[in-house]
Amino acid sequence: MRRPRGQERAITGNQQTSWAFADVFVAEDEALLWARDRAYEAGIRSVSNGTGGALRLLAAAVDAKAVAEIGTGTGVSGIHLLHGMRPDGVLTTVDSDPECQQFARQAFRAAGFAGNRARFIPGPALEVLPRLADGGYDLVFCDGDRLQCLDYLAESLRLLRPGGLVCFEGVFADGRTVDAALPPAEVQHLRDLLRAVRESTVLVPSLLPVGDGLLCAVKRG
Ligand SMILES: C[S@@+](CC[C@H](N)C(=O)[O-])C[C@H]1O[C@@H](n2cnc3c(N)ncnc32)[C@H](O)[C@@H]1O
Repeated sequence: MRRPRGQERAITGNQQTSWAFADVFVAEDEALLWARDRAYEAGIRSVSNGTGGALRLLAAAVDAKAVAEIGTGTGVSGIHLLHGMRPDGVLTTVDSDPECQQFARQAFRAAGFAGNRARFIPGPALEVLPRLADGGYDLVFCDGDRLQCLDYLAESLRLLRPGGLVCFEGVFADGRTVDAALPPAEVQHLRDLLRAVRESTVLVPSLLPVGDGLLCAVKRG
């Protein structure tokens, strides 16, 4: 039988078990579990363990000193990012809901991060991001409004230094990005985002199958 190649490769039951194992490979501490509980109560979807682990790894890989996050939530992704960043690194995190950010502030403190490691900016992302410095960030993590993902991409390209990394959470949209014949607007926007990132001449992309899909791309130097 011909060996399967590339896109033809079958996904087996064993692989699903392995992926479930991978998703909990990086253990989460009490502060993360507390932030997850607050997110659950507020009806907010936080990143999975596996996505959190990938964010830590990526922040460490780019030796991140400055990270911008769109969508603080109750702080789950922020704690993972802070764990991967340099010890003197600062996370700038934006959310339109200041109450969520209060939970995130408590969670960061419970996780052992000093107050000066995070800058909380309340407000709509597309009003806040233009105020952040050009080329001032090593990593931009986008987990806000999916309808705005193409605007986040444009802002991220401006905010990132050469060699910096942009990541988008939730690009699988629970399987709808690949499956839905007549997709809702948010899925159509995610498809446009995937195409724009894949076809960009200034980005080196990869789509990581962790959590609900983590689209990552390095801005060429
Ligand atoms: C999926 S949650 C973020 C979860 C968080 N990253 C985590 O893993 O803990 C999305 C967040 O984006 C915020 N949000 C939605 N639309 C926004 C916008 N236009 N500007 C800023 N924040 C927005 C919501 O208030 C919500 O807290």
